[in-house]
Amino acid sequence: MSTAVETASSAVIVAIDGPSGTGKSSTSKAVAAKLGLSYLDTGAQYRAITWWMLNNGIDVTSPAEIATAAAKPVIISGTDPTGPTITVDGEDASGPIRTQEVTSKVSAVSAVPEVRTIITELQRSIAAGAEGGIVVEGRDIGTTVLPDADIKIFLTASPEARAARRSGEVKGSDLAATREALILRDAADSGRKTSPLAKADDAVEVDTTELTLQQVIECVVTLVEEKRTAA
Ligand SMILES: Nc1ncnc2c1ncn2[C@@H]1O[C@H](COP(=O)(O)OP(=O)(O)O)[C@@H](O)[C@H]1O
Ligand SMILES: Nc1ccn([C@H]2C[C@H](O)[C@@H](COP(=O)(O)OP(=O)(O)O)O2)c(=O)n1
Repeated sequence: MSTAVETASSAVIVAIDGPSGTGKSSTSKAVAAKLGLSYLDTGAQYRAITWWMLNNGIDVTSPAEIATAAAKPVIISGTDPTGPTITVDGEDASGPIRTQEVTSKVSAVSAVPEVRTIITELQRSIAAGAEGGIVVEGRDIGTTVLPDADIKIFLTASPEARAARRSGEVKGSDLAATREALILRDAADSGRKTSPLAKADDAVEVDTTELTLQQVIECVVTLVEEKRTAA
């Protein structure tokens, strides 16, 4: 599997990785919109394939069943940062991929190597087709999907801050339970054999615990602009 992604020479590729609740999606969308770049949420693709498996009677505790079915769903991601979309077999999946059921199963499905191979190829082809450049966010973008990205950012934040942000999104959610679920998902994503959640050696780490979202966006925009000027 080739890892080289060829884009137009002026096209910048930005990889943003990190655990849940560090601000990847919010930051990536805002940075892409500000700089006129495309945007890809790779977590949404893993959620979409998980949703399809659950809807199609696949036993998601069986890596063999998941592997056999992995190539069946057709996942299409729209990359406009002001209105990203995702469909599975032509059906809008943007709502259902955010349910608690999908969230609790996505780490198991995304750990299966056959799933990663298919989704990684899809991500590389989207990045290669983004003529004006792209911000791609996920867990293994800087390490595996786009190791030649022009800029790699790894966002972190304390589990407390991440849990508070996540439970702030859902009315009446339990902070302690959110924190526990988040820590379990981090462990599964970091501990899997195939392209685990990890910081690339050449990524810039930004701890967002004490930063506002606006400060994180400005920090990343500055890093991208510095890189573009230097190129
Ligand atoms: N630096 C920050 N300070 C406060 N809230 C933030 C910050 N970054 C993101 N958020 C909020 O935290 C929640 C999770 O952010 P999100 O971008 O979805 O994270 P991720 O994609 O890493 O899971 C969102 O509601 C977002 O608005
Ligand atoms: N590049 C990626 C992106 C996400 N995943 C997996 C692991 C994550 O727990 C799930 C869901 O990712 P998503 O970014 O939607 O999760 P959060 O927004 O942080 O809750 O997908 C992955 O394995 N590789």
